[in-house]
Amino acid sequence: MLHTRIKICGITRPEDAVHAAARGADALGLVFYARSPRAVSLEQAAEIAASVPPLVQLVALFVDETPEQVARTLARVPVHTLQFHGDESAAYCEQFSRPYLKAVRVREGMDLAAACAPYTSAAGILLDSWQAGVPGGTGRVFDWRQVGGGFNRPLVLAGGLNAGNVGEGMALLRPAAVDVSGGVESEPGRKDPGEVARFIAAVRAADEQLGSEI
Ligand SMILES: O=C(O)c1ccccc1NCC(=O)[C@H](O)[C@H](O)COP(=O)(O)O
Repeated sequence: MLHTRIKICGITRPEDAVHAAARGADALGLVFYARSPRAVSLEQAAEIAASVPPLVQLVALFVDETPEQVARTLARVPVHTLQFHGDESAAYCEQFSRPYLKAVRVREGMDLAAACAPYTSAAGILLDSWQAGVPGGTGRVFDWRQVGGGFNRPLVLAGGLNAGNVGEGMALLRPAAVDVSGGVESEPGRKDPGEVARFIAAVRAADEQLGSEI
């Protein structure tokens, strides 16, 4: 059967991390971008990390951060994967010697292949929605049809996902992973246990359905 990986992003509280992991999330995202309502301090991140069971990946998100600050974060928080949401070059992303996801925000009419081409070293490309001045966590769905059939990179689908639409996105794009933040929240940064459970159940149901179609 398929096993689409699930990342619950924008975790700000240990209890939300523990619940998401218990429900089967494969990865948890911590936002180190001060302008986000989901931003966490190093102290908060270390406390959340200490609450996470083994083998659940921690993902640290940055937006055009200084390498020094990224290094300070990695020295304090046991992060497995990095996620870059700004204009970071491939060389910038590679310097930390960790698996990384490069976020590409999909805009109408863009050359998606060209936008993704430099990041051949990325563990995956996270396709997200574009909104002026908002590097991520928009709560908006982009036009999935813009991702042509020739998209041949490990895909993390993000942007406005929720329990009601994630199955459709999986059927259309067959991503390696799905990523959600706003769609499982009661308010920015506060995950709703019921929504998290419903989202994970919807992904697993889609895995079952799509797996049977192979
Ligand atoms: O979540 C944020 O507030 C955020 C802020 C700045 C950069 C990235 C951010 N989130 C990155 C993610 O991976 C989100 O899960 C992704 O953008 C999807 O968010 P949503 O549309 O709310 O599900």
